[in-house]
Amino acid sequence: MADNVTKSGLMEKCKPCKVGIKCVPQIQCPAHVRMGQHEKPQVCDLPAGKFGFCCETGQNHTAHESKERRSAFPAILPPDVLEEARKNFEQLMHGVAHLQIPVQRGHPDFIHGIVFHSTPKEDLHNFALSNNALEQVITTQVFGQKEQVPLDDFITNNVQVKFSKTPLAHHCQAPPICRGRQNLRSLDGTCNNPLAQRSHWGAAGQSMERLLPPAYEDGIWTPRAKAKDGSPLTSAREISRILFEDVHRPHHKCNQLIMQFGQLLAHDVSQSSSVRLDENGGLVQCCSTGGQSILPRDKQHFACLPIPVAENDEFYGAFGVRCLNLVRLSLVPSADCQLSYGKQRSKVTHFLDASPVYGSNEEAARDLRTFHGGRLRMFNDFGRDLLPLTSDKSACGSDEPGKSCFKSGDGRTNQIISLITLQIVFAREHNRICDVLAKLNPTATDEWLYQEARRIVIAELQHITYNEYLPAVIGPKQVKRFRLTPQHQGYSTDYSVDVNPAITNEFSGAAFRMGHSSVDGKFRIRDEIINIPDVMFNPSRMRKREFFDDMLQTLFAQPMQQIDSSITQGLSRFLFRGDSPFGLDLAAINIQRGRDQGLRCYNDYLEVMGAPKLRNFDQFPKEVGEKLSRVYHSTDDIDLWVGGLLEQAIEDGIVGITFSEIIADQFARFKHGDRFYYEYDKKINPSAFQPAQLQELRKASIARLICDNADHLTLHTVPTAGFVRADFPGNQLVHCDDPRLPSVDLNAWRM
Ligand code: HEM
Ligand SMILES: [Ca+2]
Repeated sequence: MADNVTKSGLMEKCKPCKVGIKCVPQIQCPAHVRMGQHEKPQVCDLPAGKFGFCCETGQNHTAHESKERRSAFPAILPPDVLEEARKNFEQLMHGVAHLQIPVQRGHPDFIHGIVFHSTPKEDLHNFALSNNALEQVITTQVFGQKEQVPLDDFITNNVQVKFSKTPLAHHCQAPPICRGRQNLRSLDGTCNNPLAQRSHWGAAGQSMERLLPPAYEDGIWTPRAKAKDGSPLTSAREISRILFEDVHRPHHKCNQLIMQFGQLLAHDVSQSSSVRLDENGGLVQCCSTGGQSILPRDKQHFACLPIPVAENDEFYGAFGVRCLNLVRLSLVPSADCQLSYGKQRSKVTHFLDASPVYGSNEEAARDLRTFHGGRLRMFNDFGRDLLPLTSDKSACGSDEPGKSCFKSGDGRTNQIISLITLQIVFAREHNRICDVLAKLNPTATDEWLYQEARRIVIAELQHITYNEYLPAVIGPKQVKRFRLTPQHQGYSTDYSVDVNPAITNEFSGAAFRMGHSSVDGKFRIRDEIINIPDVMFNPSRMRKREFFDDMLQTLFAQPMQQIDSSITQGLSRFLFRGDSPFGLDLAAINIQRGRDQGLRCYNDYLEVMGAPKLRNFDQFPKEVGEKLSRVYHSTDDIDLWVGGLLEQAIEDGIVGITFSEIIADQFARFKHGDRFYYEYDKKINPSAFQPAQLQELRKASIARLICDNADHLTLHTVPTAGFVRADFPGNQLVHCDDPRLPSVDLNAWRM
């Protein structure tokens, strides 16, 4: 394989950086710094056989070496560290055995819990994995205390002590072996990078990356709890209720389809999972029954990070709720077998590869196939193809008889009915392509048809994302600056074996959660007004004949809510309420999750981008600044998700500059670090499209995709710019067979 790489020119020889420029690990040199001049990043050598980037930042986030200290660390873990860590770990495990507080089915916490749902077999595996990771993290903590390791040394990966030759080494997972598996995009994302030691990059179950080192109290996993001045951080609920009101501010240009497409993308590239109580997937509960109080520390599970609610909370106060449950994310054992801070796990393939359609592992994918004509299984509802129904009782969080929920490649599909709608569109597209390909190639096998249709669907999804979605979200200038614009013709050569495609904590924990502010609390469908909590995990309306078409038209026509300091109460008070009078607060969850994931404060990310830090609340508009000063002591305490949302949208985009940079960096990883990206040629991508096929794929659009897969009962026309409100000046409503809506001509696939 190494030979192949050299021949294809994928590997660049490492050159030393120019004088005065540092060679730093990728984590300390985010893409927006690397790519300032539109150049490919220059790779350089770091000690211990690692590689880094020449980083021209001048910012203080670049690595500082602490050589003397490092050489003083013992090379092998001392037995007393191992012993103490083992004891601490066993104590934690023993402690949790007594913490069984049943979480009622149908309760919002139960539904939140099953958003991270997995099969019993997966639960068993995940539980063991998460415990292994925990034991490594505890060992790192004990080592840090005993050796008095400075906080910065762990977070900047400066402690190069390994678990080798200790029992904990068994937990380190070697990268998968890929012989004979490199020619096709795998279902679990393994074997994408051609280098053997990087074959796990971006695969399902691998850890998230970071733009900046984590902000943990102990540099390892203890969440940030104190403000810069040492006072306790304000409760995430308090910040949510004071800063994020529900104000109707429709976007002048973008529609709800862009919101819904965004959620599907989010599910394609990221799914964290929370720590479980036991190997059967039992849920951890950190509040007393009914959320009346936070459990005392000694009765709490170690992964508890509950959100306190003030007595005078104008909403939860009325129900006597003083505690919102939140369980910390599970971790992955160290990939390089080195002592390190906790690294969060993502269950799905990090790549943008339509994993919500196909699943993120072989078994899930098989379960979705018919094995005839390449097709995916569907449920035929009086002539209309819907997603197959699931027999899994907990898929919708309740045992209500007659409540049937849908199955897809992603466990979160039933979360909201508009998401199911889009998942049906993609599953139908797969089958539509299979049928056309089978007609063109009558002797083709089921396997060939499945793989070919999958490859085309992924290409269409990627093209729509980079061509239509991203320019609308981060503005065309950012798209260009990060080399994300699809070409008009020919192949792209932007692949680099050195770009890690993994999701970053900053993206999944904050920046891409900007979408939560774009959600409208109501769907207006004909004369009906539907409150969104009523269609969460409750897809029964999908069985109404015209609903699918009507929902699509609503998504086209209804404006997106502006991305700002407003969140619909459907998410901030009634999320997953089911039959309860109140639900969860997603804004508070996002803020608390950021602290769980070790995100640094907003100011640190301003600095990475080369912008000055904010020193004063007066630098915000008056009303916002006043509210901020009520919940934060200093501008250095502002949580990333909060600060990012309060920024003004950039020119021709819908998010502020900080989120646009983090999102651009992430999509740069998905493109430059994915060998199977649709625009690459045979030298990079062994299953590259032929030139004529690639040219056809460039015609894909969200409007065409929906036209090709609607029921055409009530939907006959679509706006040509599919993410733009149908009533926006210049957008044209055209009939589905209008030539202004080009189709991908599959004749290019006649073999
Ligand atoms: C339709 C309404 C939506 C609902 C009900 C919803 C709900 C949720 C929930 C419950 C979580 C898990 C929170 C946690 O425990 O940390 C979550 C995570 C997330 N959401 Fe949403 N969401 C919605 C729309 C969106 C949209 C439109 C986007 C993006 C454009 C988005 C992006 C994300 C991301 C990136 C995550 C983190 C995923 C992970 O890594 O686990 N969501 N959402
Ligand atoms: Ca994926």
